[in-house]
Amino acid sequence: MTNTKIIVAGPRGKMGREAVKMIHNTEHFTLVGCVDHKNGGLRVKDIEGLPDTDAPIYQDIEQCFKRIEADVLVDLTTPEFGYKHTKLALEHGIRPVVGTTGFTKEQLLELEQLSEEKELGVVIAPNFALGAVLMMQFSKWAAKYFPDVEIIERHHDQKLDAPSGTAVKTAELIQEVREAKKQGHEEEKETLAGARGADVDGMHIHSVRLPGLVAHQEVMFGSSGETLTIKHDSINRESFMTGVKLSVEKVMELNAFIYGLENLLE
Ligand SMILES: NC(=O)C1=CN([C@@H]2O[C@H](COP(=O)(O)OP(=O)(O)OC[C@H]3O[C@@H](n4cnc5c(N)ncnc54)[C@H](O)[C@@H]3O)[C@@H](O)[C@H]2O)C=CC1
Ligand SMILES: O=C(O)C1=N[C@H](C(=O)O)C[C@H](O)C1
Repeated sequence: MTNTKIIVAGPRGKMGREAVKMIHNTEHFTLVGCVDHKNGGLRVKDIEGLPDTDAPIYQDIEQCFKRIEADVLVDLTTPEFGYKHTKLALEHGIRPVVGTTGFTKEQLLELEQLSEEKELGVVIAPNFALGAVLMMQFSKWAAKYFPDVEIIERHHDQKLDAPSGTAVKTAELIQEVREAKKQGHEEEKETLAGARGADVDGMHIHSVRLPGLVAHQEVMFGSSGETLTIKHDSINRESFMTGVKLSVEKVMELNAFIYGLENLLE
């Protein structure tokens, strides 16, 4: 396999650290640089807990892209910066693999248009864990037969976006097979605002944030005399690395915009 040169944005984060380790341990990947909003001028090996590599750290992403020759940007930052980084990567001819969640529909559309214009592959995956991708696909299938559905996602309390990218993607997949339908009683009223969660075409999403959690989702279906629950748990962040690795490999063969890891699986 040819070697892929990778820049990671957000190397000190919970996901960024795992990604840097995975890249360091993958023979056909080379970490050529990192983008951090601190520690500019240092090397990756200078940061406690990161692998022993000389890859330089830049605070200014444009400087990084100008000075370092790279094939792929892996972005694991925040919704605000992830969007800016993805756009800049495309403008510099670098293929983005984005795990960062919380982008708006308009931002996704804009990135899709830029990817087409530049004829460069982009992978944006709300969830890189294979089990989570299956949970979303099984939920889409189930929604054909069980249109009454509630999504309950649970995450650690440091998460910035709610609902999670996975919950949004799950709702979008279900919308493809389920007609808009108000659930619950016709005259249902919230006596405390937010009690029924977010409303997507009448299906509800509930977001739980607690210390001790990693990333979990249940999609619960109800019908006459039965319920069906499809559940996925990421118990650590290694769970996401198979998907990050696959996305980096695949994005090098792509000239298209991919939203969701399911589109890369056979
Ligand atoms: N697609 C997937 O499978 C997964 C996606 N995520 C998403 O990935 C993102 C990161 O998640 P975590 O690692 O848990 O968050 P985190 O808060 O631990 O890490 C984010 C990192 O980004 C850095 N950062 C912030 N602004 C920056 C900038 N301007 N330039 C460079 N670095 C910057 C922060 O210093 C921090 O180290 C979130 O959007 C989260 O929702 C998280 C887990 C799995
Ligand atoms: O912030 C997280 O942790 C996660 N974010 C992604 C999301 O918003 O769905 C993926 C996973 O749930 C972990």
